[in-house]
Amino acid sequence: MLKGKVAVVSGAAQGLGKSFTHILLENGAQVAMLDVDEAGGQELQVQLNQQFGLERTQFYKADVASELQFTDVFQKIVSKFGHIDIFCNNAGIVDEKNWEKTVSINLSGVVRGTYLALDHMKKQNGGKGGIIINVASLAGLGPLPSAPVYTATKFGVVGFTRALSMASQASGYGVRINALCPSFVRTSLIDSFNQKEKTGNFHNLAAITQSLMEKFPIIEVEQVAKAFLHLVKDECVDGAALLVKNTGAEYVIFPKDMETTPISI
Ligand SMILES: NC(=O)C1=CN([C@@H]2O[C@H](COP(=O)(O)OP(=O)(O)OC[C@H]3O[C@@H](n4cnc5c(N)ncnc54)[C@H](O)[C@@H]3O)[C@@H](O)[C@H]2O)C=CC1
Ligand SMILES: CCCCCC(=O)/C=C/C=C\C=C\C=C\[C@@H](O)[C@@H](O)CCCC(=O)O
Repeated sequence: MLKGKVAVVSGAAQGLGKSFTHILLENGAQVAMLDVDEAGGQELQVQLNQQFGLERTQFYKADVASELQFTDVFQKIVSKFGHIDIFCNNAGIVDEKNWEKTVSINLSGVVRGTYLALDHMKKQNGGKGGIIINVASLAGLGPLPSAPVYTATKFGVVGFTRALSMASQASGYGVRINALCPSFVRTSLIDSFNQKEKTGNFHNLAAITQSLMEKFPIIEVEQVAKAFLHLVKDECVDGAALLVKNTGAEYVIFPKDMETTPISI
């Protein structure tokens, strides 16, 4: 049970963020939902208040790409709930045309959110410790050719998570940091692969994405939410990447030594 725990989920108005919010509420936590979609977030808050009671959820409008908005909303959340125990950097987009926006949201937004959460949670600052979950992707472990910048941001999220987890352990922060790496999930995001305005130069590679979807069949948000909850609850897991596919969830084993082929120079 997560009774008494306070969670923050970015990109919570729909898709995976909505399902993470739901499973956290089902398990007793209070949830601050953050999203740029004000109408969707407000509507979800009304629905969740009816289902779980008032004061369990609060929606905040903020763009994770904006230092000002994210910091401001973070302070508001701490003022309302008193503390934060669980922080999920979930907001993400696919936009290969406007690739700088993709980097700002998918990578800089995750770094920003993680540092805000870490500063608040770490024991050195009087915090109680906690857990940060960064939503990466299977595309953060192996390339998605139709979306190279998206792939780069997700590799970045996995690398950032692993390095920061080691830094947190070495510094005694008491904060666990893990990455969640789903394969294709049934949300509106996967429609991007078919939209020229999202895939830009690589629209011609839609068939490759289609064949990857056959290799990694689309899964439902509820399955990813169960894996998310596992990461929240398992206090032994730190610095992990949890892959979620149609066949189940599995921790990625990163090689200690790189496999290389020597060349003569
Ligand atoms: N759907 C999929 O196949 C997979 C998704 N993911 C990742 O899961 C995360 C969630 O994606 P989905 O739920 O599928 O997408 P979605 O498009 O259904 O939901 C994303 C949510 O993030 C919000 N958002 C977008 N930009 C934002 C910003 N700048 N600030 C705050 N909120 C913002 C949107 O308004 C939306 O509510 C993303 O990081 C995505 O990369 C990872 C692997 C697979
Ligand atoms: C354009 C739509 C993006 C949808 C969001 C998303 O993040 C989806 C990612 C889904 C799958 C990516 C797969 C990439 C796989 C390959 O690089 C493969 O080599 C990985 C091998 C891993 C394995 O065999 O288990």
